[in-house]
Amino acid sequence: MIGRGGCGGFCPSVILKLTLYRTFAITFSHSSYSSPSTTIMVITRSQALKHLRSEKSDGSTRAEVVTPRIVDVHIPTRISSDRPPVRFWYKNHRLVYRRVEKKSDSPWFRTAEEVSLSCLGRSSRVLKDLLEECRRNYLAELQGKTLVFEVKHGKWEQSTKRCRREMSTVLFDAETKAALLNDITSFLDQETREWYTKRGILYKRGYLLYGPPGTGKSSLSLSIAGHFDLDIYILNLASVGDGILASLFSRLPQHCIILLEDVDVATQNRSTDKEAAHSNSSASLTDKQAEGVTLSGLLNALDGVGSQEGRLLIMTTNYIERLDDALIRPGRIDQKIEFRLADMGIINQLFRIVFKDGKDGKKIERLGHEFAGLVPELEFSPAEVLSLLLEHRTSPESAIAGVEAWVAKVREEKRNKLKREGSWVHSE
Ligand SMILES: Nc1ncnc2c1ncn2[C@@H]1O[C@H](COP(=O)(O)OP(=O)(O)OP(=O)(O)O)[C@@H](O)[C@H]1O
Repeated sequence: MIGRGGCGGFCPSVILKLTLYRTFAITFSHSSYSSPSTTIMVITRSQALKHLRSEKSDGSTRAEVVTPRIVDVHIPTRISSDRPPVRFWYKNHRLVYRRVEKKSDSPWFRTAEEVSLSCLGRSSRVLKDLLEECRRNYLAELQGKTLVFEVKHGKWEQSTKRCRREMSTVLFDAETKAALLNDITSFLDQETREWYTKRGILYKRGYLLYGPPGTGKSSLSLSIAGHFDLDIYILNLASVGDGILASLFSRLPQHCIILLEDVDVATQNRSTDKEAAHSNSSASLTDKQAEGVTLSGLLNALDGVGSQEGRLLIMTTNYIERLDDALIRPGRIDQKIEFRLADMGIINQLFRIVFKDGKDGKKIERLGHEFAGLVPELEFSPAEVLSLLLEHRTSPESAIAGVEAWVAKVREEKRNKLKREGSWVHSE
């Protein structure tokens, strides 16, 4: 919103107001008062800024840019004070930045902040230029990055900005991968959205990735986020209770990936579910919270009114057999993808990924075949094979020489683990 203020017509000022919610902030920081090149750091997750980033730097537009983001934008400028109202120079204009707390009309946030940028003069050009520069820097910062959100203190918080992981580096059946990418591409198409809306069908899609630990389920999820330029919200169900889960789902933006890890936890809590239904005591609620979500809590969150349309749900589990049918029925889960232990092809490809920078491509190819012939197929996860390769990352020959001892060592470790678990079960 751009308004006019001023002092009796002699010194008109232009004010640009953005209403940001309390968790969002625009802060200004600089390393020292005397520094000629200080920085403004704009940190915002506000949808109020969405118009600023409706266009990508390559000129194309994002279908619906409503994803809250945290942005760190650095603009060289001179700041004359670091206490609000902050006065600073930008393009030979003296701008003023103010932050006022206001009561919010939003049901989700109790307090809002009104942030204003103002300057003396009749034109708002300089203010728009500043925001445009923020937008450009913001988009440049996000180039090639995936924003990852996790839960902290019961709220979504951006945890990292990860470099995009190339889809080609996640190894699994090529046909399945191509079909999955096509499916997601088609789902995200604007026409598909309209198709769903016209027919009154909820516009969302769910995928279940299942298989042993270390086979690439999380890697694929992050890679999908990068490939489709979506933010990813990662939730481990063991760490939250039903109440928080519902609220977290209601706060998801419209276009994002929600990754629910280890969903079998919810099915394990089924008995807790029934017990809780018979008890209203606050003590039982506290227990429930500590034990993670219940199945009905999860189903409610997935289907609830607060559950955003347009979101892509990915669930992962190591134990598909433990999942309740209701959780993975069509409509909740549209595709199930199995991840397996490493076969010869994957072992070979991992070898080439690790050593591909070497000069002699033909030699690496030959050694890759040799290595894949030595590692037993479908016994170790890609993560395990990768750990062996990384131990020898400077020498492909030493990786090959180390295979036999490594196989024996890992087998021994697994046997011991099984024995420990067996004795634990007996002593129960
Ligand atoms: N199929 C794969 N292709 C490429 N790398 C893989 C693959 N599987 C595992 N890795 C590597 O192993 C590590 C662990 O993989 P990841 O976390 O994706 O496995 P996961 O199946 O999600 O495991 P968990 O079930 O324990 O969560 C990552 O560093 C990843 O690069």
